[in-house]
Amino acid sequence: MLFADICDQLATHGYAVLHNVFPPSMLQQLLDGITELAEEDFKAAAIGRAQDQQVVETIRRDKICWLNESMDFTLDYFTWSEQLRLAVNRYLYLGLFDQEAMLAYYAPGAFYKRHLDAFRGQTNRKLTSILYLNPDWQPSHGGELLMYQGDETAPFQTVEPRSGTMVIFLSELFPHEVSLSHHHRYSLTSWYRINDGMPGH
Ligand SMILES: O=C(O)CCC(=O)C(=O)O
Ligand SMILES: [Fe+2]
Repeated sequence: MLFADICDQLATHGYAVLHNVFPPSMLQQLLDGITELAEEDFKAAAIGRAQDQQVVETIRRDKICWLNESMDFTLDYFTWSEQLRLAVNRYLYLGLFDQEAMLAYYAPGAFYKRHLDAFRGQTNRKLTSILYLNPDWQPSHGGELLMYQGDETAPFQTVEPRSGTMVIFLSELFPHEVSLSHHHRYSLTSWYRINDGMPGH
């Protein structure tokens, strides 16, 4: 799919669910990289911002590892996501100036309760993308991403975390959750940020 098509979907719906936009070689590179990471590269994910951060196991149980371009296996991913950032800026004028990228590992029994990635006016996260990296995913593994509109209790989208599926959405618009995962589950999330000029973000 072309970046212009992705931008069209974002402009119309505020989100896009993409299948198989990445070459298998790129997914393999990421999977190989993940297997190289050691357990101590991951830390328990926290909620809240800056000094208010805390680990709350009733809300989220994933473990995370921040990614950067000095990790060789991320190169193609960062090349692709940089193209996405530039396309979104060109077509949607979002003014995204960089991204932060994080690998999340959900062990069997892990989940992440309903939340927003960004609260209007309180953060510089504008766009979220999540790429799934689970080649042997089966429906019985659970761990779906459930996406909601506003306060609605029923999800309008249920996304299976299969390798190569990517979800992109405007961070302030869609509450979402990760349902209980019964299997090892990996996702690579990028948050694309605007420069709001406020320190400490
Ligand atoms: O892994 C996923 O499907 C989503 C994770 C998530 O919502 C987050 O880390 O903010
Ligand atoms: Fe999230």
